[in-house]
Amino acid sequence: MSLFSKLKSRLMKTSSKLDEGLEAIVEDGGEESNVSEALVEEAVPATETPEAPEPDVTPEPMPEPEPAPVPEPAAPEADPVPADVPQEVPPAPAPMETPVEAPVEMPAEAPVEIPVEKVVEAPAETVKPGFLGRLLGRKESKTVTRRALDDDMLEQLEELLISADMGVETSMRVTAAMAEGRYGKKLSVEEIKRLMAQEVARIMEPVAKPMPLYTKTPQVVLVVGVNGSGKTTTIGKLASQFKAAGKSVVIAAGDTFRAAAVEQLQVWGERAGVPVLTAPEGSDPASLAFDAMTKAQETGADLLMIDTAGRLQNRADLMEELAKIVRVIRKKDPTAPHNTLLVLDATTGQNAVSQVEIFRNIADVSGLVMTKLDGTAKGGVLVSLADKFGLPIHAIGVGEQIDDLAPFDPEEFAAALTGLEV
Ligand SMILES: Nc1nc2c(ncn2[C@@H]2O[C@H](COP(=O)(O)OP(=O)(O)OP(=O)(O)O)[C@@H](O)[C@H]2O)c(=O)[nH]1
Repeated sequence: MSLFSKLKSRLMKTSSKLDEGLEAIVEDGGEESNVSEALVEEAVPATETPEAPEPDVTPEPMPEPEPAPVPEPAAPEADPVPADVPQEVPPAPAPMETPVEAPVEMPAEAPVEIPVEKVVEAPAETVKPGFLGRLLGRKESKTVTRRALDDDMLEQLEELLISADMGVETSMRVTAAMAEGRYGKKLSVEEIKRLMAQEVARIMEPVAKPMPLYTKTPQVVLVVGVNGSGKTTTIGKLASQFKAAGKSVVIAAGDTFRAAAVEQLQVWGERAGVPVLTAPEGSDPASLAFDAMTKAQETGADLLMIDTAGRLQNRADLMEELAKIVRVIRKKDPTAPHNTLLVLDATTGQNAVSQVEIFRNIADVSGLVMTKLDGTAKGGVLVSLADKFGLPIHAIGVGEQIDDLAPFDPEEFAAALTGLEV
C-alpha cells in the first residue's frame, strides 16, 4: 500500500466527514448537468484565468529536503549500544532533514530555512470525456450535480470545515480563498474538494519541514507535550528511524515521576534498539538530563532524545522543571537543546491550539509532531495550527506501530484530508 493510500485510509474519518458534508451541501440547491454541459461551462473560467494550466492534481513530491520515503522500522540489532556508527548512511528517515553543517553558535530556534514556494494556482476542474469519446466527439451520459457558489454555500462550507476542527479563522480563510474569482460559478463536489485541497496545501506548505539534523553531536532533542499526547511513542518511532539511518541515539526517560512512563519508554527503546537512561522514581529530571548528556558525549551519540513529564495541572512547576533541564544541559552544551518538539494529540481537536500556546510560553518550541491522525474526524486542526502559528510540522503519527510515523507532505495530507481522489 502506498504511503498516500495508507494516509488516506487512516484519515478516513475526517475525509468521510467532509465528503458527506460536501455531498449534502451541493445537493442542497444543486442542479444536475451532464458532463458535456459541464465542459462548456468550464470553458468560461478557463478563459478568464488564462494562466491556469491544464488541470493537474497530481501531488508533486516535496522539493526539499529529502524524497523522504517512510523508512521501515529499524531492524533490531544484537548490539543495542550504537557506539560505532556505520559510515554508510542508509536512506534518510522520514522526518529528518539532510544533516547540515552546524553553525558555530547553533541557533536552536531557527536552524534551517527551507524555501518552499510551490503554490499552485487552483485550476478549475475540467471533466474530460474518455479518450475514445473525445476522438469520436461522443458525449458522455454521466451526470454531475453542481451548485452555484453563493453566500449560503460559503457559509455551509465554512461550518463544515469548522466541524472538522479547522478553527473559525482558518475555515473562513480557506473558504474565502476558494471563492476568489469563482463566486456564482457552479461547482461539483469533486471541484470543491480540489479547491479545498489546494487551499489546505497552500497553508501547509511553508510548515512542512523535517526535523533538522546537525553535524554537531550530540544533538539534543527535548520532547514536550501533555500527558498521553504520544511523546513516548513518538520518541520510540523517531529513535527507530534515526537508527535506521545510521545514527546512534540515546533516550533519557525524563518523566521520573511515573514509573509506568519510564517502563513504557524502555519498551520503546528495546523495540528501536537504542539505550534508555533512567533514574529512580521521583528523582530530579534535570539531574537525569545532565547524566544523559554526559553519557551521550562519552559514547559519541549523535542524538539525545529527552522525554519530559507533561502535567499541565501545575504549570509553574512544569515550567520550572523544563527550565532546569535546559539550564543543566546548557552547562554541557550552551547551544542545547537543538530541537524542542511539541507532541500534540489530533483527537483533542482545537484544544491543541491552546496547548501550543501554553508550551510556546513554557519551552522554546521549535517544531510539532501531530499524533493520532488515524481514526479521528478532527484532522483539520493541523491546518488551523499551521495557519495560526506557522511552526514547522516535522512528522505525523498515523498509528501505534513503530513505523507509523510519516513525514509531513502537505499535498498528500490535503488530498487525504479532503478525500480527494488522486
Ligand atoms: N492511534 C494512534 N495512537 C497513538 C499514536 N501515538 C501514540 N498513540 C497512543 O497514545 C497513547 C499514549 O501515548 P504515549 O506515547 O504513552 O503518550 P505520552 O505523551 O508519552 O504519555 P505520558 O507518558 O502519559 O506522558 C498510547 O496508547 C499510544 O499507543 C498515533 O499516532 N496513533
